Amino acid sequence: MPNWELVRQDFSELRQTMNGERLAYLDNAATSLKPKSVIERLLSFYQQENANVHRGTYQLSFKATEEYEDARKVIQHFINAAAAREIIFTRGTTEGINLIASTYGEQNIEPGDEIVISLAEHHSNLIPWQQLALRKKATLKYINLTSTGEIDLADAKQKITAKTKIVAVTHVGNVLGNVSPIRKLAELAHQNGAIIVVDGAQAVCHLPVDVQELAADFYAFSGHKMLGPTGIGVLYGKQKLLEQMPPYQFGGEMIEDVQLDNSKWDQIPHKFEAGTPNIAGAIGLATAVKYLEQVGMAQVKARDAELMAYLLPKLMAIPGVKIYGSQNPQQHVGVVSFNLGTLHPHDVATALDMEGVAVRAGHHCAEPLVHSLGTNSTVRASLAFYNYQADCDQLINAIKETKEFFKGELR
Ligand SMILES: Cc1ncc(COP(=O)(O)O)c(CNc2co[nH]c2=O)c1O
Repeated sequence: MPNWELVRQDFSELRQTMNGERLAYLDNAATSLKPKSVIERLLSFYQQENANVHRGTYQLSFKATEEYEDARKVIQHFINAAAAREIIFTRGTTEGINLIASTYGEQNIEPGDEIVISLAEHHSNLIPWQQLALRKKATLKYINLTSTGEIDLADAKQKITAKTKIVAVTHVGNVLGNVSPIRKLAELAHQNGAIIVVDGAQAVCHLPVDVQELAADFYAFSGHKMLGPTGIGVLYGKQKLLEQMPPYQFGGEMIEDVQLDNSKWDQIPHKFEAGTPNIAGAIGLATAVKYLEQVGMAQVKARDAELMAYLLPKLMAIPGVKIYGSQNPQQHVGVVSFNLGTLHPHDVATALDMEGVAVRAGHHCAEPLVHSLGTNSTVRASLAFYNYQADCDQLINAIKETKEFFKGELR
């Protein structure tokens, strides 16, 4: 088991104070912190290795190209993709899902077809499908959730039919933290001739991900949520699907031959990587993956569970705290959303910030889900393996102080 105190020392951002208090960073679902190794790798690339990739005819460019393509292989092995060419570098989860909707979706959705998503989706895995359905006069259907926030498989079996062309679901929810039964949903999709798109944004930094085991046709995630830099993400796609899809964007890098009246496209993955890619971002992301592999994803998963098992009962024990979703810590991977009586979540988050505790307040870009919980917004604390029990205690104490501060208003 890693020495978690030593692990924390890799994250310099944790060593600062905020409003005179030690920083307890509990907004990891929004973006993760970056270990020293990632920051140093970005610096060394720009100091020593920076050159454009694929077209240069000099050593620096060959080296940059080798590093960029090696990063692709690192990601391939991290999620157990069958081939490196199935790894497309994007800006993040949002772009990856939009890429599928704009290519595979435009190519395959016809009037009357059905697209099935869940009520737990982040807007990035909801609006692309909603707008595609509107453009194509197709039908968008939502799989209901159980009372504890899990995907209702019985409802999924009703909603996924022979009319279904695309199923798109989150692997881990960013509001309630439930893990979706991806393999079972993939089987339902495939039995009905549909594909499954998985939003992995909140999973890749908490769980071991095996896209072949999940039977995912596409799997999208963001580097910045898994210790990597912003502006880099990954779209995994099955080779046979990627090869049949038209390009997402047009320009340099993605062509084989350009004539005056038409052009031929490069092979995958470069067909989907128009223009100069985020070279440093990809290399930084690969460094983040190597860090996670050094800690161990099984150890990360266990640490997340240990911290949530410590935090949730203490949260539930505070009179006036309403927990959304399950009351079982094992159902909360990384995140717990709550409210404090009738206080506005923004007021609560501001008060917590005064105590050095960084959490998120709002609808978390999941408005249909949050509204289905009977509220417009929540406070959300989200953990990572580099947090520790003292962060949880600081949150609990800050909530109690917030209750005391607002006691005249608290009902
Ligand atoms: C489940 C899920 N899908 C997609 C996205 C979009 O990722 P991006 O393209 O990197 O922005 C997020 C970001 N979630 C959040 C961003 O800030 N707070 C959040 O909960 C997410 O949580």
